[in-house]
Amino acid sequence: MALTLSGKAALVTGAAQGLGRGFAEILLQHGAKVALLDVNETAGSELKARFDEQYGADSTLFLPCDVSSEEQLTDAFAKTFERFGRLDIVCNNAGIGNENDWEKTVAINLNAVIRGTYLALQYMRKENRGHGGVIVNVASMAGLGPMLTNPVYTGTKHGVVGFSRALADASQVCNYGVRINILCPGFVNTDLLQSLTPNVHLEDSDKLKEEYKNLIGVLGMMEVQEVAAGFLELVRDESRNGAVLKVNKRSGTSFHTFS
Ligand SMILES: NC(=O)C1=CN([C@@H]2O[C@H](COP(=O)(O)OP(=O)(O)OC[C@H]3O[C@@H](n4cnc5c(N)ncnc54)[C@H](O)[C@@H]3O)[C@@H](O)[C@H]2O)C=CC1
Ligand SMILES: CCCCCC(=O)/C=C/C=C\C=C\C=C\[C@@H](O)[C@@H](O)CCCC(=O)O
Repeated sequence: MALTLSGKAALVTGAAQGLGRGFAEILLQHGAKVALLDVNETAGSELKARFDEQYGADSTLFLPCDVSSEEQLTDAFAKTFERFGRLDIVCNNAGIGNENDWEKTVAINLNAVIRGTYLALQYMRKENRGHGGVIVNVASMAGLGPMLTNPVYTGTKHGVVGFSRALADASQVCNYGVRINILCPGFVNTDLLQSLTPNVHLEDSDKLKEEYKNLIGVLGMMEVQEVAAGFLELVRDESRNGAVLKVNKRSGTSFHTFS
């Protein structure tokens, strides 16, 4: 059974560029309205103007938002619900890879995903007069195995996988009518990969840099659109709850199974 996106309301964090922009665009292409949340006000406003031309001004709402701020994220969800009158799809996507300011990385990559998931449940749960819905939390292949160059990032993504799978089971048992799925991409050609800085907590040996290059060589590099297709599958396939979808250049798209 495939979810019809026409008339549905979505919220995407980190939507101003990269994967979040790709997820927002594919939702718009399938008829959904999308709230674009991002800390980068310039990029977010520019993208909103571009989407206005392509999809009409009523199709998107740009909300400047630092997802690590409880007040800002809570307010952005409320403004989204007020504008669209419903909330059916949420993508907790915003993420960074700073191993030096690792507490900021945990705040954005894990804490904000937890808060964004609970906020989504609040608006979607059927016993809260919600319509049900689907939440896609963006982890990484580094959420399924270690990425030795980025141990904190790896930890946050493992946290996203574990938290989301547990909540998917709880939602099923409690009949919330909300599906929670996890997207685990490999390397994607976005600004995130350009932002990497040496890890001051590790003797950043040439060996680590070599390992990183080897991993990219093994897994390959994707473009945003290849991952956005996998995202849409997790949104639309109403049989999927607690699903972990891996997408990488080398082995394509597959659902991860846990022993
Ligand atoms: N690029 C890659 O190779 C992969 C990326 N991912 C994950 O995909 C997600 C998106 O990453 P990319 O698109 O590659 O990164 P990106 O850096 O291109 O885009 C991230 C977006 O999030 C926004 N953002 C950052 N911190 C924020 C905050 N505190 N509040 C609100 N917005 C914030 C940025 O302004 C930017 O627009 C992240 O969770 C990342 O960990 C997962 C696997 C691979
Ligand atoms: C900030 C740096 C990260 C940039 C974005 C990102 O998340 C890239 C991730 C790319 C690849 C990670 C691969 C991890 C591989 C191993 O840990 C492997 O054991 C995972 C195996 C998963 C499986 O069982 O298929």
